[in-house]
Amino acid sequence: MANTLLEISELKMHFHTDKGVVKAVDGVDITVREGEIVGLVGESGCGKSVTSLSVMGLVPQPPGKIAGGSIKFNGKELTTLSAKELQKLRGNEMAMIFQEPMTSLNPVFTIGNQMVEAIRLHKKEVSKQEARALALEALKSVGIARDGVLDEYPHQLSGGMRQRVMIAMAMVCNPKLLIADEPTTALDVTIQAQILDLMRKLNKETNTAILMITHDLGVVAELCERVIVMYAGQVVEEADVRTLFKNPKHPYTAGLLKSIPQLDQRRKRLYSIPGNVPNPRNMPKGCRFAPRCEFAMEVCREKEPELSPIEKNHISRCWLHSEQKEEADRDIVGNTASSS
Ligand SMILES: Nc1ncnc2c1ncn2[C@@H]1O[C@H](COP(=O)(O)OP(=O)(O)OP(=O)(O)O)[C@@H](O)[C@H]1O
Repeated sequence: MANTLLEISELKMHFHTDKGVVKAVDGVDITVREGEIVGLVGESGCGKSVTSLSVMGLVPQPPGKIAGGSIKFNGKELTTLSAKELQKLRGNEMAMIFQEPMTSLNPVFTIGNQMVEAIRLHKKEVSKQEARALALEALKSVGIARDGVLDEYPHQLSGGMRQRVMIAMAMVCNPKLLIADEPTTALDVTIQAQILDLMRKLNKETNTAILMITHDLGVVAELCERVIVMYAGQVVEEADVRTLFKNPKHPYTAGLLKSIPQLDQRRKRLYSIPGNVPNPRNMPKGCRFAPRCEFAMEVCREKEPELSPIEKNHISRCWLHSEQKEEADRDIVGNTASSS
């Protein structure tokens, strides 16, 4: 098995706002091994982006604050690194691409200008001319071989091409880890498939590990080997992709899978998980999913379940499958008896 590249343990990233503390990431464990493609899924607001931005050191602090835990990358603890040290890591050893490339590309500079600058920021010894050659080579590797593209401005490219440029910029320093935050969400399906193909190809050729953040389980099935499901700032299930699709154990994961449209169910109404993600300033007592869960029991409303093993390489945070349930039930009965 490949070596561990990224190890997030018990990470808590909280935001201190006028209206209270937002526990955006609340005790998250994520491991990514060298060369692995891992999917991070969950509904909007569950903390996927804040988790990945924490790894990159891009959460503004304040209002953000690491309230606990650690992020180890390639053996280095990131939570205690200075802004300068983190900047050195970003681009060199880890890179990130986002949903909308236009937010990362500067509209008033040409693609060539921006790529040359990015390359020279990380490879100080490289001349402008060499950087231009490296940029062209990187663009070719992502399928852009058009003459003169270096002299074009971002608005002259299509959305798919802009995302390819961002991938080329991210890959040019040969990072060990690429974090991709919804990179295909804004693209139409055929372009989406091409970008996923491209990411798979780059992963194979360069052994760059990919943490793919998405709300789209189709993307996970297409690209990832392992998948981590987040809900309300926590990991609720993790397994290899095949197992998770075949045998989801957490009712939230099962709900997400049920929400995928099926061709043979065209006339039926599309399933959606009832209710909404809880307010992160005011999490429910017990299991955070309990208010939306059709299987919720008394223990679920009283005590928070821990992540526990289901089978090899499969864990879930649910009382339905926890070996500690009987003990928790006894505690609740004991507490009720002693308070009455
Ligand atoms: N700067 C901030 N100040 C306060 N709260 C924040 C800040 N940034 C994020 N949050 C909150 O943290 C929670 C998690 O947000 P995050 O963006 O990580 O979710 P997500 O799962 O990536 O959702 P999406 O798919 O919509 O991006 C949300 O409730 C969000 O409102």
